Amino acid sequence: MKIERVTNRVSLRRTIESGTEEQRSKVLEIIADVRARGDEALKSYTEKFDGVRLDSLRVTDEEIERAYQNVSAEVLRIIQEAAENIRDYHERQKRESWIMTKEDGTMLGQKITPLDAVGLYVPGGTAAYPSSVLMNVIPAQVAGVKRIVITSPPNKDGTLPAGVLVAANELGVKEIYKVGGAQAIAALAYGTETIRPVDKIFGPGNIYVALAKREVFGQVAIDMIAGPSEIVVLADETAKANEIAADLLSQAEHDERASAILVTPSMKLALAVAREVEKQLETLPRKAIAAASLENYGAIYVTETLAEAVEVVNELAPEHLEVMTAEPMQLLGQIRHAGAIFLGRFSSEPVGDYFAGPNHVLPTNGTARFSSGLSVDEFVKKSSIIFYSEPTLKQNAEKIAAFARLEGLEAHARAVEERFKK
Ligand SMILES: NC(=O)c1ccc[n+]([C@@H]2O[C@H](COP(=O)([O-])OP(=O)(O)OC[C@H]3O[C@@H](n4cnc5c(N)ncnc54)[C@H](O)[C@@H]3O)[C@@H](O)[C@H]2O)c1
Ligand SMILES: N[C@H](CO)Cc1c[nH]c[nH+]1
Ligand SMILES: [Zn+2]
Repeated sequence: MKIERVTNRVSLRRTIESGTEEQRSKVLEIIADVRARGDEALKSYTEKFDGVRLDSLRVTDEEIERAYQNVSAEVLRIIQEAAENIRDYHERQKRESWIMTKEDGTMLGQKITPLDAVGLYVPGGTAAYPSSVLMNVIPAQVAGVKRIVITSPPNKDGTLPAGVLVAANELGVKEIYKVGGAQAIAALAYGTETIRPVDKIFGPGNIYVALAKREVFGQVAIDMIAGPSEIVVLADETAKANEIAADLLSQAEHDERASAILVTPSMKLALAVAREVEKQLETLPRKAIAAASLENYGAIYVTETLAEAVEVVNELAPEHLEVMTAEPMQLLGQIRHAGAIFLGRFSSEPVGDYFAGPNHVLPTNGTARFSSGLSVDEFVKKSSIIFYSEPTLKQNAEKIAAFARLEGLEAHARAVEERFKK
């Protein structure tokens, strides 16, 4: 890994992929075709891109039963325990509707209503994560969403990954379709004969999925356009090089575009981590991906002081931050921008990816400066509640009418005055 001395601020911000002209027009064409031909278009794109002709798009009970045969009892228990932790954590985020009454009888409040229907896109390939099924479905259920739909591209034999089906079934999600890419997003947004439309689409995917999500935004809501994984480790000389190296590699193995960075005031630690990374990389099954990620987006930044290292971290605003210093808790107050903060050497990043409870769908590309990880809030909407009594409206009618006339909106003013005409 490259070691750089930094005295000034560093920026990890990357531009969000906008795709080529050809990819954009292809996505528009696919969306239009799905709107025109419905299921038939879904089946023909699945044949073209995923290499399988399906008679039926919906996953059957038999397919789910078969999936259980490919997941050991031990792994099943682990999925169940992780799900419990995730549910516990998200239950605390749940907001209740509220109403307050003023002395004059005015009632004001907020009514929290879950979305009626949401769609979760689960990407195909090696990036089909059962953990992401838990991280998206559980907050939706805690929010009270009634209809949760999953779509994912099928393998060449027409199946979906066993782990994904088992995770979904454990949570009681039964509406699962074998459709991927832009066609899946179009189906979720506009509906087909088989797939009824949803109100909001969640989940990551490749450039076709990302472009399609951007295109259907407005017809439905979307969560975010998630970028590749990122980890920043903030460490002092007390940290262990082998543990830091292992944690950096845990995110580098996700994607060639993933980013893993160490920020430290200790040159000794920097050199030791660089050596450890090379050593541990050798035996990783996904060595090629991790090596490319480290080559293009990995770095070790050495600062003069720990305080300066904290400033660099805030500038990077990473998706995941690990604090491996003598007193990690004491730095918490100074960390302003990070999607998730892992404190101390026993809070390795994968603890959060799979098990602890907080959501692993987090802001990337420096967007932790202004946004947060996925939460129950993303699955509800809030309606304001207003009740005025006759005396209260009478007392304020003139003020409201005057404000309306300031904006040149006479009908607004008269609407209020109409009630008190003699
Ligand atoms: N940020 C996260 O948390 C996270 C998690 C998991 C995966 N991911 C990302 O998801 C992506 C997974 O990509 P993937 O491709 O393996 O699966 P995918 O499910 O995103 O895309 C597969 C679909 O892409 C469509 N497609 C492929 N080639 C096409 C073409 N030439 N024209 C039109 N459509 C085409 C097909 O319909 C296919 O079904 C990766 O980019 C990965 O980084 C991100
Ligand atoms: N680290 C990923 C989000 O950046 C989430 C994940 C899923 N499985 C393993 N990791
Ligand atoms: Zn991960």
